[in-house]
Amino acid sequence: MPRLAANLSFLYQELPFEARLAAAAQDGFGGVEFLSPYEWEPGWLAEQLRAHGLQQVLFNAPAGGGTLAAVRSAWAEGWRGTASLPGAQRQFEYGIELALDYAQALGCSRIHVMSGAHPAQLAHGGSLRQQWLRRLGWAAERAARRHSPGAAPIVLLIEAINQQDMPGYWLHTQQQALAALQEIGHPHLGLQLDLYHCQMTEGDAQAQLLRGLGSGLLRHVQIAAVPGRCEPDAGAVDGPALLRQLDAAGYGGWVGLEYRPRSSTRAGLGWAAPWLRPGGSGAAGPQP
Ligand SMILES: O=C(O)C(=O)[C@H](O)CO
Ligand SMILES: [Mg+2]
Repeated sequence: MPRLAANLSFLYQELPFEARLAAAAQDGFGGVEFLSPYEWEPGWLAEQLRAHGLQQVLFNAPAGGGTLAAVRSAWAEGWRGTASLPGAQRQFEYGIELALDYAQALGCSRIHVMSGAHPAQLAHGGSLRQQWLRRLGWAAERAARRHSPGAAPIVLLIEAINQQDMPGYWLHTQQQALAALQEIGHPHLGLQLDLYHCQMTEGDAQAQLLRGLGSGLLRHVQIAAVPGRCEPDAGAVDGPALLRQLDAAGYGGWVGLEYRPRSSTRAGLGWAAPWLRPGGSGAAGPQP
């Protein structure tokens, strides 16, 4: 049965950050994900997660930067990952090591490594692809070296993002993602399938989900409606049907709710009720 994670960069925006964790636990989520943990001390975050019985299931490697201060301002400055950006080797390496530090401190085994956005004229360069693959391979090796006995292996994930929402974003199709993962062939790399982006770019999210499951590379799923990126209870992305499909395929991993609620987060959770813990109060315990 898939487990639902609240994406706190999208859900509970009506609350301050600390209160989002409490609300997610109360609403029956066992896990949370969010874009950037780097605004907070890892020890403080770990304590918050523990206090609310929540698992950190995913966060992003820095969108840009090269120092902690630069990492913290990178998203607002327009950075969208560095993995394929020319001239960003230092920022990429710094970001991966920082993300691995946070993953270890938070007991989190999935990190989304964004590929970067390019001006249109660069978007199909073969040398960019080679650079992207090399950096992903290097990062996977760094993740492998951080393995500690008893902890789940840290896996770095790549996700195709639609270019309407993120113009020039390098990785935008499932084909690109799967081909890269197969070519590198590293156990510390995997696929993050965001059904919203997938439907926006390629259509037929259900077929792409089957393809992702069949690849053996699927490590995380995210979901939102098309159109609107709100609750997937109407429109082309049928949330309950897709969760049932994951269940039927034996997927026991996490599905991040990465959408902007139409009104309050809690009022929009009805569609997800069968997959949330009745009565809430957080996860029973840590799971990989
Ligand atoms: O936009 C998304 O879908 C993501 O998952 C990124 O991590 C953040 O933009
Ligand atoms: Mg996503």
